[in-house]
Parts: sequence; structure tokens; C-alpha cells
Amino acid sequence: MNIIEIKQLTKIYKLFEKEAGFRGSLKSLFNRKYTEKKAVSEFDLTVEKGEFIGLIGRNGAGKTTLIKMLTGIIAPSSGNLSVLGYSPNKLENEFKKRYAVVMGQKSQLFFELTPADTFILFKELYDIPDEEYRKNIEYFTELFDAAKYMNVQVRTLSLGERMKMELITALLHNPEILFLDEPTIGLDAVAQKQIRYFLKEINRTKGTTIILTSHYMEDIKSLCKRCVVIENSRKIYDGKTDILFEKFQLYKKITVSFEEETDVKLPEDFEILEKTPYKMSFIMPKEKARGIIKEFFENYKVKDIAIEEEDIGNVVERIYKEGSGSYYE
Ligand SMILES: Nc1ncnc2c1ncn2[C@@H]1O[C@H](COP(=O)(O)OP(=O)(O)OP(=O)(O)O)[C@@H](O)[C@H]1O
Repeated sequence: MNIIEIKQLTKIYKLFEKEAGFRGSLKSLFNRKYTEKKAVSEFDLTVEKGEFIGLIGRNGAGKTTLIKMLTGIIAPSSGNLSVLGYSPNKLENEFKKRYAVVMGQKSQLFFELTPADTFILFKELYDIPDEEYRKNIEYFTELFDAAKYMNVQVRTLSLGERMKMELITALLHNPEILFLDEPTIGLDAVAQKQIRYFLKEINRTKGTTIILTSHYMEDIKSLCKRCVVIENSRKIYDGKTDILFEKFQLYKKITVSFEEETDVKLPEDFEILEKTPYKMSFIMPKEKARGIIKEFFENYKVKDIAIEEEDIGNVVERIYKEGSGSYYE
């Protein structure tokens, strides 16, 4: 069953142009000039219940604009949009109770309140029945290991702890769809891993449909079976994440630190990003990663080694060059 249906969805922002200075402000009062920015162009998408979809693209590609239209925050300029059978822009209360949105860069928590108080507030706002509320608080407190944060002011929490509370707040009313815009932004590797685990669990145990935007390829790879790539307002890839990584993700980034001064000569097809006597990082063809790591451990005193997915921008560029398409096999 499709719970999201988008056809030819387009959003054009109107940007008001003003000449500099006081005279410019006065002039613009009588002679308003606008330029137009197409942020989402003729976008088609269908999402089935229970899917976990990654929405990826470079800065300014149009991801947030798409999520804002799906949640009714802004109205489309043209096209058709149905979410759970509703037209999001009508902002009907019944609709608002069936989805949730979490934006990594914006908080819906009250910084002076404790999470426990915030949850009660949201219980009232969403009209959550007592039993459902009790069960969810119990389930999420355990899943997120959150008991120790319940009674401290939100403003004292770390970024990672706050994101856990954002997610609990968003999930208390059992939304059928969860929209996540960069939920792991700014978090360290451990916190990112925890958030990924929670999201996987929520999708698995509650069947929540999740649409996630992230700049971290690791998030997409480990969570989303399907991903949609948006470039310059248009959809250029819609298909299995496995295929995207196999076909378009060709390099890995390796960072090695050494216990003693070390000088390593790397093959020519490796691109060195940083090199000091104790540390180096470089980009290399992904199929050679396993061999090179083994070699490092055998030949040098390695203190630490980190392997990262290639930057999203390179992957998008390769897809763009190949031309847009669907990749279901
Ligand atoms: N309110 C607005 N008025 C005018 N232009 C806007 C507005 N919001 C976004 N834009 C423009 O629309 C384009 C798409 O922006 P959007 O925020 O959707 O991109 P994004 O893919 O989410 O980027 P990022 O990854 O940087 O968050 C950008 O060029 C942006 O400058």
C-alpha cells in the first residue's frame, strides 16, 4: 500500500531582490523585484508502508524543501501530493497526529524543561491515551537507555542525548511516518551509531515508515534499503542502496595514526589528503581497502585506523554523469 504519492511536485521560491542601502530599500518599496529559484522540480515518488528510505543529495539540492512539502510546512507550487491520503498543506489535525518530523538543526524541545515534563506536554498536545503513553515511555526509556536524563533540564544535555530526547518526543504518539532531516548531524561516531540502532529498531518493531536525509553515507548504507538521490532539484536515482554503493561508490577514505614516526609510500592511484609523521589520511579504490589495511598492520606500528565511506558529492556526481534512472533488480 502506498502511503506517500507524489506526482510532478514542484516548488519555486520567490526571492525578493533589494538594492543596497537606504535608497535601495525605499526604491524596493515601490518597485519590487523578484527572482525565482526552483528548489524541487517535477518530482515523482511513491513510498510503501514500512519502508526506510534515504534521501540524499548535495547541499542545496532540494531535500529539506521536499520534506517541508510532505509535512505541510510549505505549499507546493504545482503537482500532486498525498501523504496517508491527506493533502499535507491543509494541515488537518487528524493528519498531524499521524506523522512526526525531526530536524537535526532545529529542536522541538523546551530547553528550560526536563524531558519528563516535555513528554507530558506532548501527551496533552497529541491527546495520547494514558495506557499508550505509559507503554511508549517505558519502551523508549529502555530502548534509548534514557532514564538518567529524564529529570534534568534539556539545556544541560549533550547533542547526542538531546537527539535521543527529540526522537522520543516525536515518537510518543506512534506516528505512522517519521521524517528525519539530518538527525545525526554534528554527532560523534558513537552517538551516530546509537541513533542508527534506535531508528532500525523503531522501523522493525513498530513498522514506522521512515524518510531520512543525511550527508553521512554510513547512515544511508546501514539503514536504508532504498534510496533516492536528488541533484539540482531533480530526482536522479531511485532504487536499491546496495546497487548505488556497488555501482557509484568507488573509493574509501582511510585515516591511519601511528605509534612512532612513519613514512609510507602509497601507490599512485591513492590520493593523499593529509600526511604528518604520525598520521595520514588518503582516498583509495574501495576494492584495495582490505589488502592495504592488512599491509599497514603487518608492516607498521598502527595506533588506530578508520575507514569511511566516500563523500556524498562524488557519488552524486557519478550518478549525474550516467543519467537518471531507476535501479530495482
Ligand atoms: N525560503 C527559501 N527562499 C528562497 N530559497 C530557498 C528557501 N529555502 C531554500 N531555498 C533554496 O532552495 C534550494 C534547495 O534548498 P534545500 O534547503 O531544500 O536544500 P537541501 O538539499 O536540504 O540542502 P542542505 O543539504 O544544505 O540542507 C537552495 O538553493 C536554497 O538556497
